[in-house]
Amino acid sequence: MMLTAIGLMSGTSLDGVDVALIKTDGRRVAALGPSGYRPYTESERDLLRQALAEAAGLDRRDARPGILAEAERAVTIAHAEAVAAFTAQNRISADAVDIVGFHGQTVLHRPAAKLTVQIGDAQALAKAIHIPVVYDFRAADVAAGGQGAPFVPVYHRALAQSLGRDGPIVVVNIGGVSNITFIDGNETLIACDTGPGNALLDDFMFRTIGKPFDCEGRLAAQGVPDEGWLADALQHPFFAKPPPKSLDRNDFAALALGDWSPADGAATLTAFTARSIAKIVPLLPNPAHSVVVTGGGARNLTMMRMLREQLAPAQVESADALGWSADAMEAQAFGFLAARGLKGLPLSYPATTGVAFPMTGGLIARP
Ligand SMILES: Nc1ncnc2c1ncn2[C@@H]1O[C@H](COP(=O)(O)OP(=O)(O)OP(=O)(O)O)[C@@H](O)[C@H]1O
Ligand SMILES: CC(=O)N[C@H]1[C@@H]2OC[C@@H](O2)[C@@H](O)[C@@H]1O[C@H](C)C(=O)O
Repeated sequence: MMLTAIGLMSGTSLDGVDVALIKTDGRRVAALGPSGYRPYTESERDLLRQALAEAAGLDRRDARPGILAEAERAVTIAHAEAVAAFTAQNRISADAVDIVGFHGQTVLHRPAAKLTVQIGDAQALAKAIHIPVVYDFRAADVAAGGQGAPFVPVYHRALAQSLGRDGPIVVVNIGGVSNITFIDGNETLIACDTGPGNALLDDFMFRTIGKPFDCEGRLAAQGVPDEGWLADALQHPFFAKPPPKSLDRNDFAALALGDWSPADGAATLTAFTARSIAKIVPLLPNPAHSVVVTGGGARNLTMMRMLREQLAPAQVESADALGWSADAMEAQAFGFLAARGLKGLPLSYPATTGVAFPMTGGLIARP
């Protein structure tokens, strides 16, 4: 049975809540509906940054010490507002939506310690929006010894199957952290995080010129990458590890940066993301025929240029060019995953998160 699902994603970039409608039975995408976005206010973003710092000391996924309780309330309210605005704008009644997929906000990801923490109160959200909510997508995978991320690969596969293109296809998602899905036409999915996405660059932009991100990569386009720094940084042992593997948003935050001008710093950190994505290529079974770039990084034209240089001769296109939505893809994915969760279909696989066998997951909160 086809379900009408709303997916909600608040990613590691801490920029806001993405919302998207999808009709799916959890295997096939029957239709993609409208999408929306509810940005975090400056003070919410600030609260989330503090929550991330506070979460570094967590040893249980349900503990909410200090500022985390307040941050969780803010995340829940922002998501409830996002759904209310989205349904009102698109004239969708709560009764017409079967399920909501609520990722929450990751504040800590330490799979080696069997810990991944997403804040957001699903029960309170379900009551506020009057729709059942599937949540805690990553918990079962991590408890079973998996990486708990990435989770969008099953959705990438469903989209790629409808393209009817020659494989292999690699989907690159450049959010706060970057991840890839390798799809070669058969059922085997390979996926992993590849390294930094926009988070290091965003943090650098914020610290140096007070801007949240490098719009269209314009600042990076004016700078020169620091080759010496890049050569060192790319020696980080994470890049040589074969998939599956995953990262916390702040795993690279402790890297000592150079004494760069804003433009050179932006160019260097953009190149760091593009080159670390290219480092995964020799670790995949075959070279990709086409590479589809999604996530906010697809809007960074300097990032796209660098990726094309790094990944040639593969054809590198943005998701939007294929009629997919770079902005809405993760929210759609969590709508799709909610439908899979409800139907007891696997969310993750040995070659996506390293679990021993395909894993189902997600809990349900009813209004
Ligand atoms: N017009 C733009 N030009 C350049 N960069 C952009 C633009 N729009 C968004 N971005 C970048 O994309 C980021 C947001 O990306 P996205 O929404 O994919 O992140 P996310 O949902 O937090 O992702 P994830 O959960 O995958 O880490 C912004 O923080 C910014 O760095
Ligand atoms: C733990 C966590 O929230 N990880 C995010 C993060 O942002 C990108 C990358 O790191 C990916 O592993 C994941 O998000 C996407 C949506 C995923 O699970 O596929």
